[in-house]
Amino acid sequence: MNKNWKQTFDIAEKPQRKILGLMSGTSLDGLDIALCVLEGSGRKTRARVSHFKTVPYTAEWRAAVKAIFSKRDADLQQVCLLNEQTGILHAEMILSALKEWGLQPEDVDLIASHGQTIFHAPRSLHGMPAYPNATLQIGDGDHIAMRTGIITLSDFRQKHLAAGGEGAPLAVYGDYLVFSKAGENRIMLNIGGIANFTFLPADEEASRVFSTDVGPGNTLMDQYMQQQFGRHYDEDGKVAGKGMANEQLLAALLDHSFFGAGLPKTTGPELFNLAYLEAAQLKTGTTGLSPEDVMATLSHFSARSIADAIKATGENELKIFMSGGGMHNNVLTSRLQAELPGASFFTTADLGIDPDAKEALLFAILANETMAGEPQPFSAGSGIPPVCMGKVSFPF
Ligand SMILES: Nc1ncnc2c1ncn2[C@@H]1O[C@H](COP(=O)(O)OP(=O)(O)OP(=O)(O)O)[C@@H](O)[C@H]1O
Ligand SMILES: CC(=O)N[C@H]1[C@@H]2OC[C@@H](O2)[C@@H](O)[C@@H]1O[C@H](C)C(=O)O
Repeated sequence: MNKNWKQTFDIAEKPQRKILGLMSGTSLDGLDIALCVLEGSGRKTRARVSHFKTVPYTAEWRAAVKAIFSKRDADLQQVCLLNEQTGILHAEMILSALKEWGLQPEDVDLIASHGQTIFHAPRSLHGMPAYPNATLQIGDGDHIAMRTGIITLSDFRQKHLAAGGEGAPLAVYGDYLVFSKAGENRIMLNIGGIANFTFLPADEEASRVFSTDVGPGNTLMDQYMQQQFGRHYDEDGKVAGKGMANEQLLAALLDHSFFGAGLPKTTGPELFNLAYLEAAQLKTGTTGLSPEDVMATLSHFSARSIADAIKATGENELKIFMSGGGMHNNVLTSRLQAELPGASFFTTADLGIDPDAKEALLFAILANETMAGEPQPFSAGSGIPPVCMGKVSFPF
């Protein structure tokens, strides 16, 4: 047997695996690296994050990715170059994180790499019935495996598409295995560039579980902050906090077929971008609003769209566990709490998982399932195909 397969087989049989989960999200802020310790698989999975850091991207890399990110007329050569360069960059970031933690590549069993989404095109967004749901992540896993010497699983979303899904959200697979609790209706709410949540019913019935994107988390606020203030994001919601939400603009922002469509659904900055905001401002004659008022309106927009989707679960007694960068924005979270007076709010830290590490942990869980688990029995119409995901890259 080839040595790579033997090693893979041995890792699959281990009672405990150390998996380095990597997530680079739509905010393009940095690479989240979480060293996760996983025991068991399926509903018997026990997961903890032993080391975590976000390695910030350089302004140059961010600018290069932004030039192609969610753009229909992107330069194909740049896409091709960045696919390789991002893989190399992620490998280097991993090696320096391991060094900082006093660890060697041999201390890690596997890498689980999400890569960088550069375009997300479910049918609901591209609108062409002859084409399938599609999504594209760059940062090739072979570079990561060869440079680190660690077996790498990557490109998780393609299997989900192949099985009829939209390629996202994948959070449901990890949330159900690790955070479901009998007797509690839980919402696992991640407020990243795009906001999404998983509903975990109190009866833990897999057929009732679902996961969905709900609209912009931070992406519109971030894009507007970058355009108006040259800052990556509105730290602690300070700018939005100084403004007043405009009801006409808010109503126009909420007036899109995406919000009326049934759950589950996915989206991205391909829809929620500055052109979307400008169209709503033109429609309502609000182009003269102060940047602070626009930010306050965008903050309400994110809160309202998240709250409306959560209300659509029809459950009253909900425990909401937040994660993602948006949970640090007090203006946004206060608004959300005002929109959902019946719910109680927590973060995944209350469940022992650093909220900033949660998505990186998800990919470690997905890799763990591919190595040692079996597909879960989600219901046929839930948009959650019963699949194991990820492609394998060997170090030699
Ligand atoms: N202190 C803070 N105050 C306000 N906003 C913050 C703060 N810290 C982080 N954020 C927001 O969180 C964003 C990053 O969130 P996160 O890393 O969860 O997104 P992501 O993983 O890139 O997105 P996605 O989950 O959609 O792929 C920042 O761009 C910013 O908008
Ligand atoms: C295509 C893509 O990268 N989607 C991301 C994005 O960021 C948040 C939201 O949109 C979610 O659908 C997904 O990521 C998480 C990790 C998921 O698949 O669950």
